[in-house]
Amino acid sequence: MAVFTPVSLDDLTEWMTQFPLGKPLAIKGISSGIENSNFFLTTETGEYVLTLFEKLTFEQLPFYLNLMQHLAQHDVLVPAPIANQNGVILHSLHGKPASIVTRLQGACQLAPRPAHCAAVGTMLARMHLAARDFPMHQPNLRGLDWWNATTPTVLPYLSNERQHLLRAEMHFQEAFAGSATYLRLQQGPIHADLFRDNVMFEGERLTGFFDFYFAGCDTWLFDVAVTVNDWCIDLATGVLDEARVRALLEAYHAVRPFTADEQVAWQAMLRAGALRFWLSRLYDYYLPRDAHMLTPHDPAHFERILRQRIDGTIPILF
Ligand SMILES: Nc1ncnc2c1ncn2[C@@H]1O[C@H](COP(=O)(O)OP(=O)(O)O)[C@@H](O)[C@H]1O
Ligand SMILES: N[C@@H](CCOP(=O)(O)O)C(=O)O
Repeated sequence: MAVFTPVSLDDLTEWMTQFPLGKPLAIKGISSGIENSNFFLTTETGEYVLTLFEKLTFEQLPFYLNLMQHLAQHDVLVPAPIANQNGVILHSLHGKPASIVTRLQGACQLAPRPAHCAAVGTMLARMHLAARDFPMHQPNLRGLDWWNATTPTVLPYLSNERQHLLRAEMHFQEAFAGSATYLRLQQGPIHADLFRDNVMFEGERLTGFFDFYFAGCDTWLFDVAVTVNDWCIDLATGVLDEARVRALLEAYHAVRPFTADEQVAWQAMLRAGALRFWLSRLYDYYLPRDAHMLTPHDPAHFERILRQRIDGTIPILF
């Protein structure tokens, strides 16, 4: 996996003249992607990433690319889409939607320490604040409506005990989403999938967030919960690691203070963040759509996390 649509330097010679990037010098396919065809691209002016989108359409992409551009222009560390001479950031190559973005330096940190979590908390809060005046709107397409649509499709594959857990949690989350506390939570564009494999570091210095293709408008606290559920846990058990949780939350709070409503909603939101990925992993496991699902992520990991967030100790938000 996975360059689905090959691109050569020859393909780029004419196409690249629309960009202020100089001549293309080298192109190298990135093997680790699973959705799109990604390439490291070296030109006379620097290092970039070229993406040919294999599933997302010309209609769907402007929200994500414009959000990245908006964030980059507000000094949030994300790949900046490169505009051509007409100011356009979404292009076409080999009949597929395509973009060039700046290359983030470094590598993902899959075994984060508190310092990494603090850097993520700071940048996440800066991202939420910077996106407040982003003018486009798209709901979180993996939010409550999607959970409601997906639950009946996966239920037949589950044991009675898991069916009970899923039904009960959906019931709980429906009530939570209708509560006065929930409706007062601050909302805006969120990343919604800020896992360890979507952030780059050089040492302890965060160099950027990427993979914005689950982004949408939802509560800021949901973004924090999704992030904590991946960055601040013991991977074997799903139990929250106090030092990393504190580092991430305190760093976030120092930039964008949490509210009393968010404190009340915190445990329910950690449950929501776990449910969202339990459901998507169940769906991908039992109803695989394509080749990459031959090695689907393990749904049991998020089932464990969900049970932990229901029954385990939850560190206070601030
Ligand atoms: N802007 C970027 N800067 C540096 N590396 C990137 C950038 N975008 C993607 N990558 C690299 O490409 C890999 C695949 O990207 P990803 O967005 O996960 O692909 P896909 O959407 O196909 O799953 C990432 O793991 C990362 O190593
Ligand atoms: N983070 C999700 C999977 C989302 O896929 P991505 O590779 O695009 O980040 C999970 O772990 O279930």
